[in-house]
Order: sequence, then C-alpha cells, then structure tokens
Amino acid sequence: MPADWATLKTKRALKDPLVATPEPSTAVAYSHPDLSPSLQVRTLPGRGRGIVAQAHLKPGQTLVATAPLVSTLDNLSLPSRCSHCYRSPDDLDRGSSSSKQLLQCSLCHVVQYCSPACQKHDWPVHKRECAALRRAVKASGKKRSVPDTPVRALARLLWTREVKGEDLWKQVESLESHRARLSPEEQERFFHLSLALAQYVGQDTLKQACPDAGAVMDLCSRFASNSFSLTAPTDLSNLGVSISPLTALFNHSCAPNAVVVFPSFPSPSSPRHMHVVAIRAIEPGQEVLTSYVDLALPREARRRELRERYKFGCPRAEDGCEGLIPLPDRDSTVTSVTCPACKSSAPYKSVHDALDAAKLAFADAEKAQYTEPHVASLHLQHLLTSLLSPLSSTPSLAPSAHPVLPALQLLLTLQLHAQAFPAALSTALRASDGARRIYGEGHPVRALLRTTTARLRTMPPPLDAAHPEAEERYWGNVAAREEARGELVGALREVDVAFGDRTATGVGVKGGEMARALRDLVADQEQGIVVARRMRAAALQERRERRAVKG
Ligand SMILES: C[S@@+](CC[C@H](N)C(=O)[O-])C[C@H]1O[C@@H](n2cnc3c(N)ncnc32)[C@H](O)[C@@H]1O
Repeated sequence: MPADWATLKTKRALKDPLVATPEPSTAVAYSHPDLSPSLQVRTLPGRGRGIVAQAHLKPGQTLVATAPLVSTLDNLSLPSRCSHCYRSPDDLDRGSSSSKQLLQCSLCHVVQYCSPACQKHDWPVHKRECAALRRAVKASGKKRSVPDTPVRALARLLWTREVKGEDLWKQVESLESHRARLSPEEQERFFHLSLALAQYVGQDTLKQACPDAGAVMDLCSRFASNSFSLTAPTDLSNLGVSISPLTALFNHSCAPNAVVVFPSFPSPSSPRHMHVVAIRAIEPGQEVLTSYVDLALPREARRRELRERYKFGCPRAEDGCEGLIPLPDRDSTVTSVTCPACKSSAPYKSVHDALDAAKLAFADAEKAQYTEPHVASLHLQHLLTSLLSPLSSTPSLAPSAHPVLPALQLLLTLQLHAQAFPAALSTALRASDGARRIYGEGHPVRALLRTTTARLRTMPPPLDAAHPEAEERYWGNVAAREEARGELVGALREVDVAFGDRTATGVGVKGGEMARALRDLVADQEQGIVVARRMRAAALQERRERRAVKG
C-alpha cells in the first residue's frame, strides 16, 4: 500500500521560504511604544502595510511584546478562568501548596477572578460589561444568557474606547477593513453581529464609536481579519480572542518566519503578554511574516480561509504552496496522484474518498469531546487505525496528513485528561512525527508536542502492588534518567525559540511558562540522576559485601 499520501507535506516545507520584498516598498509613519527600531512598518505592493526587518533577527528573538487592546475569554473558558489573567484553578495551584479557587463577580455571576488585584484592574471595563450582562439575563429571562464571544469581544473594545479615549480608536480605525468585498453571507453574518452588539452595549455606546451602519460593518470586518486566538501559555489551548492593532500589522505566509504567542499569563504589573517571536533568522529588508491559518490544514482549506476571511489569494498556489504534495482540486480530470516523496501512485478518487470519510469521523469526534470523551476517543482510534494501517483498504496516510495530525492531537488531549499515560505517549510520538514534517523547528505546536512527549517519557511506570520492584528499577536506572533529561533539554531548546527570549516584563525567564515547567523537570531529573547513582553505588557495595561474606 502506498505511503505518504496526498495532502502531506514534504521535507521541502523546511527549506527557507522567505520572500525578500519583491518590489520597492515605502516606509509608513507609524509609532507605537512597543515597536522596536529593528522593525519598520512599510507599504508593500499587493498587501497593504507590513513589517520589514531593519536588523539581523535571530531565531528565538522576541520582536514585539505588547498588551492587546482587548482580550476576551470564549464562552467555554469564561466559567473556569480568571477574566483578567486567564488562569484556571489548576494554573493557580501550580507551585502553591494550597488549592486556589476563582471568585465570581457577585453582581453578574458570570465573570470570575483569581484575586482582588485582577478584579480591580478589570473593573473600569467590567463595570460596563457587568451591567450589560445583567441586562442580557433580565431580557432573556434565563439565568445564564451570555452573548457569543465576538459580541463580547467587540463590546469590550467599545467600552475600552470609552475608558481610554480616542487615540485608541484611531489604532482600531487604521486596521484593514474589507467592507467593500464582503460576500452576501458575511454581510448577513455581520448584520446579525451588529444587531446583537447594539442590543448588548446599547445604541449610545455603539453610535459614539460607529456613527452609521457602514462604520459598524467596518468594525465587524476589521475584527474578522485582524483578531487573534488567545491561547494558554501552558498548552496552547484556545481560550478566546485578542485584538492588537500593532500585532495585526504582520502579513501572512504559509511558511512563516515568526509566530504570535502568549508565553505567559498577564498580570496587572506585566500586561504585555502577546509576543511576536522570530523562529528563523531574518535578514534586514526581509518581511516578517506570521501564519494566519493552521498550517496542518490541507492547501485547499488554507487557500479558502485566506480568500474568504482575509480576502487575498495565495500567491504560491501554482507551485503546490511550499512543501505540500499537491492534491488536485476536486473538479480536476486527473485520475491518479503520485507522492513526490515515495513515488507511488493511487487512484485520485480513493484518496479523496478516504480523506472525506476521515474528515467526517474527525468532526464527530470533535463534537463528542466534551460531552462523551470516551466515545470521541473511540472514534479517533478507529479513524486513525483506518488511515494509518497499511492493511486497510484506504490509502495509508502519513502522520502529518490532515485530518490525521489533528486527530492525533485531539486523541492526545483526551488521553492526557483521562490520565491514560502509556497510550498518550504512543499518540504523542506519532503526533510529534507528523508535526516535525509540517512545522519548522521552533514552531510552538512542534515545541508543545515535543514537550509533551518528553514529559510522558519521564513518567514513572504505574504503581503495581504485585511488582513493587518495577518502580525501584525505574528510579535506579541512571541511563534512563539521563535519557529523560536529554529529552527534556531538547524540548526546552525548541520551547525557548518558540516562546522567545523575553518575558512579559522584558526580563527573566526565556521561553515563558512552558520553559519554566520544563526547567523544573530538568532539575528534578538531575536530582533523580544523583539519587540513581547513589542507589547504584549502594547496590554495588552491597553486592561486594555479600560476595566478601561468602568468600
Ligand atoms: C492582519 S492584516 C495585515 C496588515 C495589513 N496588510 C494592513 O495593511 O493593515 C490582514 C490583511 O493584510 C493583507 N495580507 C496579509 N498577508 C497577505 C499576503 N501574504 N498577501 C496579500 N495580502 C496579505 C490582507 O488584506 C489581509 O486581510
């Protein structure tokens, strides 16, 4: 059965893809306290403004550290995280001896805080949000009636304008709007969004920022093509949405040389938790590019998202979009596809059919993950068996193929939640293999999977009362301890690149929260090595003494 099919990425993905600015560009007068002199805002032919390097930038260098204008937890995270620093009770417990709890706002009963300091800092905006949430509950008659995430995010932006003033709004209005190019579906979607927004914040607040319907459409369009996913620094899980006009100046590439990350949780004293980090060397004059889309998606899906949401065509579509094995479009007359890596061919239809079936199975698993995680795991295991097994009737896919990689990632999350660590290790190894083929070294997704694999590898075997010696053997094994330490140090190297050399305050730990946890684990392993050596020396001594007694 042929291997490495279809939408897989090849090693070509790792070749340097950087586009030197193709045509002359012009510097734009732009000032922002968080824009360093090593970066310049320029207008670039065919892409509006963008950011160009003015100095040699190194992988792992933090290029921007800024506080988003607004961040909002999504509806799923709202009940379980602090609305100011986004920590969960588990994040608060880490490194503390007592168990911490979130405190609910006693007025709206929707928003939670981890401390009076976080609550106090959020109050100027939450005061308005709190009243709106209470109005929403009253109007709907339901105890919990929380508007959708985009409505709440835009509302917070409008209230932040009221609190911080017109200068902030100028930054928002400088963002690119694609109002004139919206599809009828988008127009309808944004129309409903603006109605919900007006109802939530009140006509007066909306009108002060957006005097007419066109301005409201602009706001919705700017939000759609300039907002970012807010992610957890500990595991990159999606927490909500952030808006930063500065970070929105970076243009897109499917082979990015920089990434947008949140290496640490913000705090009232260090709010600059959104960072742009170089993951490759960037030379003066080269554009700094981040990726707007999930790089693990097939080319077709990425092109669609760029076209529909960001309103531009992928200039690399013709050559297979850097590193993808080109799968012909569905209306193509091609009858078979050939893998450029292994040169084997398969009927084109069977490849597409296999992918379609897998996508449906993956969507089912995604739906079931919160309500029936066990069922979701079973769906995923079945899907992976059918797509990865060389004995199955469908073409075998590489672990980097879509939806194999996201299926592996979701299965890994479920197995970690269920504390099924040995199974999680085998899934993590396969997912790491897939991620390595897609993401360049130092990409956060790859760094996270490597970290997870290293952490799982260092876990002791499950306690087994019938074989207590297994645990002792584990702790006394110097070579295994040293190997585990090596794994952790390797992961730490990638994490240090992915999350940058600066913390939110501009000083301190490289690589953010994830690196801090890894450094603790490395220190544990080092202690473990000392103990293991002592155990080995003691065992040798005991053996010698026994031999001497016998002799
Ligand atoms: C987040 S903004 C980036 C900054 C934007 N160029 C500006 O002038 O404000 C996203 C928009 O920039 C443009 N853009 C970003 N990357 C591009 C690319 N690779 N090619 C063409 N246009 C791009 C698209 O119009 C997209 O909707």
